Amino acid sequence: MVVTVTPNPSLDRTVEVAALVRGAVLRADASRVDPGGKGVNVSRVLAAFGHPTLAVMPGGTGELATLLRAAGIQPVSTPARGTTRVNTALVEADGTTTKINEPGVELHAHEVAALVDTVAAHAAPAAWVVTAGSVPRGAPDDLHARIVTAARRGDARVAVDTSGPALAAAVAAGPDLVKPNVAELAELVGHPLPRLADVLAAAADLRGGGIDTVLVSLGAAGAVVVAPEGTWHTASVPVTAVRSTVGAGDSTLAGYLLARTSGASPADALVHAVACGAAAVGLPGTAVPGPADIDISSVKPASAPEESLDLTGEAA
Ligand SMILES: Nc1ncnc2c1ncn2[C@@H]1O[C@H](COP(=O)(O)OP(=O)(O)OP(=O)(O)O)[C@@H](O)[C@H]1O
Ligand SMILES: O=P(O)(O)OC[C@@]1(O)O[C@H](CO)[C@@H](O)[C@@H]1O
Repeated sequence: MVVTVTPNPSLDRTVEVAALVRGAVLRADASRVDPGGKGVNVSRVLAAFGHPTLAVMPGGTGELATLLRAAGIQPVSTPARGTTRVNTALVEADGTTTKINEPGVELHAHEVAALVDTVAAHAAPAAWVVTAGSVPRGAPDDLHARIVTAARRGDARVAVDTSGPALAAAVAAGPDLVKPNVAELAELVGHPLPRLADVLAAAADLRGGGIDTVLVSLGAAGAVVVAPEGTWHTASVPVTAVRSTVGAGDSTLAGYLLARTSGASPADALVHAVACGAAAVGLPGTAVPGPADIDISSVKPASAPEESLDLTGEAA
């Protein structure tokens, strides 16, 4: 079982327009609403694969709870006042996405404590606890770090996917796995990471600081995993029509954990992770992939990283 924690859940509204024009009245070609928030999305992928999961979040009642139950996920709601935020993605015909994330409900100290205590109460039977996404207003920067510590009271391993000061604090709490993208990792280490060699050096530093596994998603360039067993890179599958990259990183993390909890090696889990991430970008809005959406055979086997790989999109 995997417990996910989403301190700042959302309803994700996706609106498709031919092209975005500032200041104009636009007619949408299509729109949809998905349950959202990074931990929630991890639970959604797990549920789609039939893997047991609990999704812990402040609030998470009303429409969000209805959508989660429809996806086979039992939300575990902790006290919060106010309605779930709506995050809006404006997707143009060429796949360009403009995202506007609302701040979400403000948490008071006792609501923060209730969230952390609820994680502690549910962590014991879990193989993994995943804590992910932004820190809501009112909560401290070390919220994910507190959740890491709370989850550790059981036997669960803990994965973190967040950014900025919250990621720095969480890293100091020593989770078992972190899943930054390149920009998040660069912010954490305080300098740009233009080549794969730079990403590997930063990941190795994190491992040296006590984190077992560093899984870095590289957008269209795939992902790398730096684990005790070794270091591997897998390129992503070329996606002819990118429909929405929203939730691709969450699908990557879920794909990795699904494979690892089934006994796969880190190298094989990386291939499954990339297959899930690539499938997510071909799906609309914050739709997440299930087994029917992924094609493992289209992903190249994991291999030793080519350190000179340019991650800036510019010619070497
Ligand atoms: N343009 C693309 N083409 C093919 N695959 C892609 C593309 N963008 C992303 N992916 C796939 O999705 C995975 C995750 O992408 P990315 O590194 O952008 O995650 P992220 O920044 O954490 O995303 P998010 O925060 O939106 O969930 C990649 O490892 C890759 O497999
Ligand atoms: O505002 P945060 O918490 O950083 O990110 C929230 C969010 O953008 O992340 C998910 C995609 O990863 C979406 O479902 C959701 O809207």
